[in-house]
Amino acid sequence: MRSPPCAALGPSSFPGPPADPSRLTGRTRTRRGPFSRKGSKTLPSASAGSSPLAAYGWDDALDNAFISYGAAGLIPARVAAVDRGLCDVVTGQGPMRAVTGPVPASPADPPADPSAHSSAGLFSDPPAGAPGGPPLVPCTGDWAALRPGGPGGRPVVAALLPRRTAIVRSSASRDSRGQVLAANVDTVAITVSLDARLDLGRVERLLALAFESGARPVVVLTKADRVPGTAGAEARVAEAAPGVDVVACSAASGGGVGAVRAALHGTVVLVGPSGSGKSTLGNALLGRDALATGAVRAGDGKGRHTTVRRELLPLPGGGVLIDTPGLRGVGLFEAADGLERAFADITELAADCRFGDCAHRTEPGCAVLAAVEDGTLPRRRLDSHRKLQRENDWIASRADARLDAERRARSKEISRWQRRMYRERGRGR
Ligand SMILES: Nc1nc2c(ncn2[C@@H]2O[C@H](COP(=O)(O)OP(=O)(O)OP(=O)(O)O)[C@@H](O)[C@H]2O)c(=O)[nH]1
Ligand SMILES: [Zn+2]
Repeated sequence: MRSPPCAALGPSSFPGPPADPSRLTGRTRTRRGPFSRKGSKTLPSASAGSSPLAAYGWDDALDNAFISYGAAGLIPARVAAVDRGLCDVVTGQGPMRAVTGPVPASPADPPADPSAHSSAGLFSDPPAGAPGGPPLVPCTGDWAALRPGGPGGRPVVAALLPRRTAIVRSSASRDSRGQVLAANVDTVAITVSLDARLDLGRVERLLALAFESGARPVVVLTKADRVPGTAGAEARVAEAAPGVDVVACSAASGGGVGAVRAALHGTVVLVGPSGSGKSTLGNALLGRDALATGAVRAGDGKGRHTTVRRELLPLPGGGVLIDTPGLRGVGLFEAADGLERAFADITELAADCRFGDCAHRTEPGCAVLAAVEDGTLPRRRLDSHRKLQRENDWIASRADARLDAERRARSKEISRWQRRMYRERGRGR
C-alpha cells in the first residue's frame, strides 16, 4: 500500500485502529472517557454530548477511542490549523497552541515520547502513522491527544486518532507524495460560481477528490443573484455529478442558503477556486462574519486568495465548518475509487462493454462509445474521464517509483549491515 507522509489515506486504508482493538473497546464499559460524568457506571458515550468539544464533532466513538489516552493523562483536542511546528487546537478548556511534529497515529498504548514510535520497520511497508511506519503530520480536522506541559508550557501533540476520512491532493511540490488538506470531513461542499465560466472538468476533478476522501460531496452553485436563472447551470452540473446533490444559492440575498444547510452534515469543508464564494457562504452558514472575504477581479471573476489559512468553526445548527484557502489547481492523488464514483455513469455503462478491459476507444461492442453515439453520454464527459484517469495513473506510477527506490535503499542498507556483521563474526573466530 502506498502511503504519503501526511497519511493520504481513505477510510478503507487508514492505519488505525490500534494493533489490538479489543484493548480499547474491551474497556469501554468499565473505564471512563475524558468527559464521562464522575462516578457514572454508564457507557462513556452517554457523556460525549455534554463535552465542550461536542460542538467540534466529539462523539461517542471518539470518547471510546480516547479512553487509553485519557488514562495516560492526555487531553483530547481538534486541530484547527497547522503552521510550522505549531498548531492551533480547540480543547475542552478552549483554544490553545500546541507543539507539533511527526506523531504516531493511534498506537495501542500512548507513547511517553512521541518520537518513540517512529522507528522504521526494515522488512515491511507499514502505512504512515502505524507503528514502524512513517509518522503522521497533524492536519486541520485531526483529533489529537495532547500531553500538557511541553516546551514553553505549551501542550505537545502526542498522538493522532485514526482519521475517518482524509482529503488528499498531490502535493504542490509535485513530488510523488500526497498532501492532506483536511481530515475527518463528512461533507465536501464544492463551490461553483454562477458568475464565472462553468468549468465542469474542475467540478469532476473535485468530485473525484471528495469521493476518494470518504466524505459525501455536494455541489453548491454560488452567487445566484448575479444571474437571471439557475436552472440551466443546475442541469449541466447535475449531468457532471450523477447522484450528487446540486444546490444553488446566493449568500448575498440569503436565497437557497437554507437548502445548502440542509444538504450538509457533520464536519463540512468548502472547496472550490478562489473567489467562488466559499468564505461568504461560510459566513452565511455561520450567521456571522467570522471569515475574511475578498473582491474578485472584474475581468475574469477570479479571486485573490483571500483565505490564507484553514479555520475550524462550529455551525449554529450543529456541525463544524472548515474554510480552506482557494485551490487553483488540485492534483488528484491515488483517486481511482474516487474517479469511479465521480464517473458512476461511465462505470455503469462499462459493465456492458463486450471486453472486460475495454478502453472505450475503438473496441467493438463498446457500451460507452455507443452511449456517446446516441447522445446519452456527453463526449466531453468521456474526454474528461480519460484526462483525469491519465493524470491519476501518472501520479500512481510516480508513487510506485518512489516506493521502489525506497525499498532498494533499504535492502542495500540491510546487505551492508549483514556484510559488516559477517566480517565482525569472522574476526571473532
Ligand atoms: N453577488 C454576490 N457576490 C458574492 C456572493 N458570494 C460571494 N460573493 C463575492 O465574491 C467575492 C469572493 O468571495 P469569497 O467568499 O471571498 O470567495 P472565496 O472562495 O472564499 O475566495 P478565497 O478565500 O480567495 O478562496 C467577494 O467579493 C464576495 O462578496 C453572492 O452570493 N453574491
Ligand atoms: Zn467500452
